[in-house]
Amino acid sequence: MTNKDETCWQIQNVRVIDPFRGIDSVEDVFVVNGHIAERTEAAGCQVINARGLWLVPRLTDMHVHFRDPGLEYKEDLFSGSQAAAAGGFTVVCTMPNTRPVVDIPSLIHWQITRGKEIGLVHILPIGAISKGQQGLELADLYQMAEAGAVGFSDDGHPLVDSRIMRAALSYSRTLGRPIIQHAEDPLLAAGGVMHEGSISHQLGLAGAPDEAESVMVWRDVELAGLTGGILHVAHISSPGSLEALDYAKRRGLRVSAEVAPHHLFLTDEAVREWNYNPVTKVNPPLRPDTTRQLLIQAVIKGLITVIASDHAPHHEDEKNQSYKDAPFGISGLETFVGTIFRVFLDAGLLDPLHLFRLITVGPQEVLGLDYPGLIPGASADFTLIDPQMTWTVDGQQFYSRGKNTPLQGTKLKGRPIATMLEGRFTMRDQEVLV
Ligand SMILES: NC(=O)N[C@@H](CC(=O)O)C(=O)O
Ligand SMILES: [Zn+2]
Ligand SMILES: [Zn+2]
Repeated sequence: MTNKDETCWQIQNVRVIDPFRGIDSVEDVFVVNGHIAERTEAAGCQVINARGLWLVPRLTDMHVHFRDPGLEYKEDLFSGSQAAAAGGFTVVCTMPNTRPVVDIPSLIHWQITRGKEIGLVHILPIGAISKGQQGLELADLYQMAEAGAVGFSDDGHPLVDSRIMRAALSYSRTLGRPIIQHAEDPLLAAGGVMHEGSISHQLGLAGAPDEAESVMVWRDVELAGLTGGILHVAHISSPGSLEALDYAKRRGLRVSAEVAPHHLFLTDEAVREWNYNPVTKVNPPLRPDTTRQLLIQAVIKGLITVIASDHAPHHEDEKNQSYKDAPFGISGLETFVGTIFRVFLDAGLLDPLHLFRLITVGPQEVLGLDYPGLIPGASADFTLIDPQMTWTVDGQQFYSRGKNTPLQGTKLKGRPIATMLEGRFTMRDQEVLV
């Protein structure tokens, strides 16, 4: 290697936490020409002393909304990629509820190509299950898979029609890619803007019950049994859904679920505390503390194997409407790591290796990806994290166009301080490098 060449790095004395290989130890990591290298290959590298820092490969967020094409005023592939790099992620999966909906191979292809052109994060698109996400007719899943779709979802909406859901799950089995369901019975949830319970009653806001989610999860589990298909439950948030998931696992079905950081960290109390500010309005809604505890336990037990942000940026003018009229969603990429550290590490509920499984190996298994971990030849995709850094959330500082965060002003400990993608830093010292 040449000396000053930026294509060679030695990251010294870093705590390598590699869930892909189950390793947690202090080592030096070498990067040559975009790949992890053996020590011996690396002469004359740029050296980074990373004592006290953690290095984790391939942080993956399998549920983000980048709003591109069509709703770029909320977020586009560029600003979303910046938010991902700032948040420490090297892989994101984009949801297809754009305008137009991503339901044809050319749009999958376009998102991948544009993502590579930006070069800040691997963008793996999710295609729609139904044409236009209308729930009436199956989209061409096969062609979208050929174009690179890693899964299928009508997220933003539930797929209500049981016959179409059955067909989609049958396809998923053959294609080897999951059907990701936003589980919500639209009639039961109709009009609900927060969790139905004592707080919604006190505040006089229309609530949606837990069961609006769980009745559909139970149905989908039955359909996964019928078809042998691959079902992944998006943003799981209710006790009944956890029961259904547990039942599915005991039956040996190919069913998995993800939980969002906000459902692990916040409760419906936040709706009261924020005094009707729609910054807490999200779908599914923030739940009571008893449910939050159940979700945390489900993660610890290994029932839930993925944490995903459901990063849902919205424009300030939209979020500034009344609680009833504002759109659902939280901008979550840039607070993700700090939030799950608060929930699991500060409380001593999980060790780091286990926690990082949920944003590396967990999503990789659901999506059928094959990153091998930090072995020589693997793409140098990793994140350096300062586990001691304390910081205060300020949405106005986000790279995301969506400044909508109910964590505004919250103190977090632990922060990604550098992100490397294919051997190039995409973020260093909180600054995204384009
Ligand atoms: N989660 C949300 O509250 N909003 C998402 C839609 C979704 O994930 O269902 C969005 O697209 O804004
Ligand atoms: Zn959803
Ligand atoms: Zn979503």
